[in-house]
Amino acid sequence: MIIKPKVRGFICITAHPVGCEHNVLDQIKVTQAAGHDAAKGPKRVLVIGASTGYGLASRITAAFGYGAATLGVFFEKPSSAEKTGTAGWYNSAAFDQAAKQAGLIAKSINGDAFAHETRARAIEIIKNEMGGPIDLVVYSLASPVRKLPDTGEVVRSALKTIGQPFTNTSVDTNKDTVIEATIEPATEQEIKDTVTVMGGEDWALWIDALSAAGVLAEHAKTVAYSYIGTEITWPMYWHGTLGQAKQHLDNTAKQLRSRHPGLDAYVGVMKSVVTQASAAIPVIPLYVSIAFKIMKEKGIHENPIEQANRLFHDRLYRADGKAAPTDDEGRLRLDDWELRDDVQIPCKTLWPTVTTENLKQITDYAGYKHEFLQLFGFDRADVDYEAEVEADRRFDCLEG
Ligand SMILES: NC(=O)c1ccc[n+]([C@@H]2O[C@H](COP(=O)([O-])OP(=O)(O)OC[C@H]3O[C@@H](n4cnc5c(N)ncnc54)[C@H](O)[C@@H]3O)[C@@H](O)[C@H]2O)c1
Repeated sequence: MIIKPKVRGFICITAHPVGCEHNVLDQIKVTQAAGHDAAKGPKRVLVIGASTGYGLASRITAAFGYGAATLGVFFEKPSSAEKTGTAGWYNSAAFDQAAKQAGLIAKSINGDAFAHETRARAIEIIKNEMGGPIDLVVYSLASPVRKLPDTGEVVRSALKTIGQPFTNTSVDTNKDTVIEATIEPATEQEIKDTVTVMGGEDWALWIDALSAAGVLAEHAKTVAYSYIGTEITWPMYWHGTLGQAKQHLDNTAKQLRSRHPGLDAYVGVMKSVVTQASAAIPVIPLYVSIAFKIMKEKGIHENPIEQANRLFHDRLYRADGKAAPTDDEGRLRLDDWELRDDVQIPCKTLWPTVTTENLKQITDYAGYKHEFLQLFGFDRADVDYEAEVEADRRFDCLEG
């Protein structure tokens, strides 16, 4: 099959297996070049949301930086001979192949991480196939919907402000034009539902279940990813519905620390990057295009793989053996470079001057578009997109 991108709104409904494989191999190379000390790192790692974005980068860092056995949980559409799979499916297939070639244990579950059954399956795999208890749990889910595990009720999140509508410059990524976007305030129910989907409840269910089953190592660590951002995006993110969910995550980390003595439970505040999840958030694509431009000029640009490598190397598994430095709330701050004044002040200055005409000159919108397509395995110079390719990729993956 010849596979071309088909972009619909903020998603691409096709993915290229060879491009995705190259993306994974690139991330492995970055990790291997980072010079991690395998003896200091995790041995057995569970990554929830392991197939794309920050979760995939964390899995690659654990496996190829530290030689860890990994169990990845994700929710992806498998490929068939007639239809492409999702990018996360192809990424996971490529990861599985590379890990096995490197002699690493790699187990995967394709299923709903919010379901008790998926947790039970993961626990079985840890008991029987991981060679011991888990010493790191990375929680990296991004989902617009959660089926509650006890009742089966389906709850949806809302990407909205709280209190006031918020109008700001944004970019229409389909038309490549700068627009005014207004984001409406959420109802009380929408706020509550967003916290239910993207807050810490499910993270806690995972940790409690792993602990109760005796498959969590005594001095294990866990990190759940968060975003705070800056004044530019606060009205719609940190002060909006998603911010409420992320504050719930902060409280959950505190509860987990007190409920599980010996467990290092962290929220990891990461920088803004191009992922399938962030592409869906209004205003973020324009903010990212501006911030990337400035961070690239300063030589401090990072993608998820560089962020994950820095998280492991400089925070969670420090060479000096010291505890990870945190902010006052106990969070790990990997957004430190993005929040520097010499990044944020130029961002604020540039923001009001962006128009459709100068979008590509004064921001890194071209870089944003490239990275978006690359998420799905497209727009890579080293892949022949005119060539026939086998769309179906199979690997050792338990279907949940
Ligand atoms: N993208 C950013 O700019 C950014 C910045 C800071 C923090 N974060 C946070 O990082 C985390 C991961 O986001 P991302 O941007 O890497 O997203 P992503 O869309 O790339 O990845 C989401 C992952 O969750 C999995 N998933 C979704 N629903 C699932 C379900 N029901 N069961 C099992 N797996 C499921 C997907 O398969 C995928 O592996 C989120 O908490 C997000 O808020 C993202």
